[in-house]
Amino acid sequence: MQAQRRLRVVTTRAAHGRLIAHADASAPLAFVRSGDGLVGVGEALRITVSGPDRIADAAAAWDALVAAAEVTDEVDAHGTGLVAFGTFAFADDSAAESVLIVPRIVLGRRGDDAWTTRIAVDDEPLPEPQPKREVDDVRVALAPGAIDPERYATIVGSAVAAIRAGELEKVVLARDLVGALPAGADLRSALLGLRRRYPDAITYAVDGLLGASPEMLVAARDGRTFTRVLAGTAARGATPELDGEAAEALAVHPKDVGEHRLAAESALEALRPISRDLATSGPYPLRLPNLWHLATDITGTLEGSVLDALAALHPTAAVAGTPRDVALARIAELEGIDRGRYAGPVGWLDASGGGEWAIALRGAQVAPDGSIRAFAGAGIVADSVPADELAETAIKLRPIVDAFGDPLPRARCWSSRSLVAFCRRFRLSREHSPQDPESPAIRNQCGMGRLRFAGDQGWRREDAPPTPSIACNAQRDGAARG
Ligand SMILES: C=C(O[C@H]1C=CC=C(C(=O)O)[C@@H]1O)C(=O)O
Repeated sequence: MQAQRRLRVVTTRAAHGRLIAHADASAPLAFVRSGDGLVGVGEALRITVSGPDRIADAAAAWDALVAAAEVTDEVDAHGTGLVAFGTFAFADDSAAESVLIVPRIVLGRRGDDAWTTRIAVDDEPLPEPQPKREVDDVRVALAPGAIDPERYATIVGSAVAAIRAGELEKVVLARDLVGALPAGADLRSALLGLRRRYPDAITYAVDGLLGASPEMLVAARDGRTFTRVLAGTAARGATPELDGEAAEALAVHPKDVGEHRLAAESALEALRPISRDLATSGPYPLRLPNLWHLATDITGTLEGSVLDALAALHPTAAVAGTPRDVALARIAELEGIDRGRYAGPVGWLDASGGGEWAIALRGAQVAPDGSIRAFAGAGIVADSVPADELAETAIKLRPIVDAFGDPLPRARCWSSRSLVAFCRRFRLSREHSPQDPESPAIRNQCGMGRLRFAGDQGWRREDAPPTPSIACNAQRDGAARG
């Protein structure tokens, strides 16, 4: 048996600029929301687990590490002292490793508190923070993977048939996109792009898994927990009026309300045995930059650690289905590929049993050789329509497609030549119709809104009557800059 490693941990006050820019370029560790959160640099130690007991096994190894650690903490805030970042595979039989990673350095910020934690193993000296490196702008287009749009529509149809036959109530089916980066590419540009476009989502990165999740599986601090359950989705409306109508319709739509109820009930049922004072608020429409979700917030008092809550909650009906076991078997059969860490818990934990864990959605796994796999799914119920679910997954894939395709748009206004080059790069052409959910929209850099290719009408603003080539006109006229 390996001897227990002894960690020395020192947290001191500090001041940081943008947290994510401090992360390792090719192996970023991050859990940041609205400017607050943690970024890890380097790796002091890694706990690797797998199988059905992966969360419990990680908890046991973490407890042993905590018991042997010497911690000096002059800040004493949520996220100071000894912390580890973690990601767990979705399925019990996944080939993907689940890991807890203790960084060498942690930079943290919460409100007015900002700190640096330095971590040394055994008798090593405490590490010194390094100056941050310029972020390289990395770009890659993602293409359909093992479950292409056609196959996705087919498996959604099969799931609807199984649900109507009474085999189960709900199943969440996902599809994938793939791409390739050079090995060792700077992943921070994708992270910065996600943070900039989705500042209220949780920008996460652990062991090559990165994304911007809107769904907090559990946040635990001093025994109090917060869980946000999301299920039920609608596209944003093109005008404020249409947007309001979309949110109102979502809140009463029987399919979405039913789908949401199953997800919220599954979370409550999982939390009940380990919580006191459970209280819910919702469902309510939660606005994200690219879509509306139905949300329910659950608070409670936890008996145990944040990992106990994860073990109880994962996988909720927001990412698996109801009944859970039947849904998991259907997912394995219909998707037919390993989800890896997609839809598993991703987050961080501390020495007192607290931490914050999101569901790994709206993201991708980047392997050490640079290959990328992104997933997005949708909850399927009896009256789901395959084309609608396919369109929903296209909207959910947009954050990660944009993060890799156009991470940090620098030009404030594109020339018509660069717009044409962009269209070529993403294979946007007159073959793409606005009905095609695979056709990405172009964000106009001239502040004129989102453009979509509208067949014979050319590029048009989503919220305006047909106006061919508006981006090129705006550039020529020098109009609407900024
Ligand atoms: C499974 C995903 O989203 C879940 C979370 C919010 C809304 C969902 C829905 O409306 O289907 C899904 O349950 C995903 O983004 O891949």
